Amino acid sequence: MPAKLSAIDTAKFVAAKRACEFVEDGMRVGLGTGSTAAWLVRCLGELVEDGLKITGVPTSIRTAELARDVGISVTTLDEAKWLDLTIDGADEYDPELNLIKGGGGALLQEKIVATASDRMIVIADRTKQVETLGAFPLPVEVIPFGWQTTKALLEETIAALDVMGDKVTLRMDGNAPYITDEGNHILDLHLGRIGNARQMALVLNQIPGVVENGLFIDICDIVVTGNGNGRVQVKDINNGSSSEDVIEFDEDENLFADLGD
Ligand SMILES: O=C[C@H](O)[C@H](O)[C@H](O)COP(=O)(O)O
Repeated sequence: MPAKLSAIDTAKFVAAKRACEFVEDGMRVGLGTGSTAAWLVRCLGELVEDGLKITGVPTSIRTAELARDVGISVTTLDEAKWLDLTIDGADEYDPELNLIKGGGGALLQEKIVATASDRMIVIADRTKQVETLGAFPLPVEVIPFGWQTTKALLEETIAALDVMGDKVTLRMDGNAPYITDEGNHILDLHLGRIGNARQMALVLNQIPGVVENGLFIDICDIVVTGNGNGRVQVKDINNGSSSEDVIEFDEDENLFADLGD
């Protein structure tokens, strides 16, 4: 008998379940990465089992494996070419729905996939909502060659920008540097507060060795925020609308609880 969901998992689950309402038969859907996106993939898997026909474009090896496990037909972005919708988690979102992503190391594929979609929907629990981005360390994907030089250049660059902190750390996986699905490293920028996220996103990508940064500016259209009590808020930045629902779910849906991420 699976354990009852924690409040945080309930929040992620109801956000994912609400976001599934945007998915229609025949859509090509970008599938995000991370613990919240994993709920989405499981929920979509249930709908596929009930007859929904979609093609998923995963943003990581992990998501591709989970999507296949739950019966979603997956393809590559190059095959799909353009997507109707991408649904993904985030590490932070601000009132303009600008994001920090990449806490799980998948920012590069996530940004490419989201940018190749008509709409991007972020699913999140309330802890991801911030007034100003930057408390969550900003991930920057860099190529392994000369990464220490890239780190020094990043330190120099951020010192000249409107931020609170300036520490840059190499993300580790045990005793070795973390390796992304694209074979790169991640440098995490501990900025505290990013005064001008738009400027930062542009400037970081000018540094040789930087492949991409985790700031998603003007990419996200809708945020679905879940709460531990089953309530969800849907905010659409394009039409300024905001609505609230309660997601009813059967305790039996806790069948997902032991899947983890
Ligand atoms: O690289 C990972 C992604 O950007 C995730 O979507 C992000 O880190 C949020 O992950 P989670 O839903 O596990 O908090």
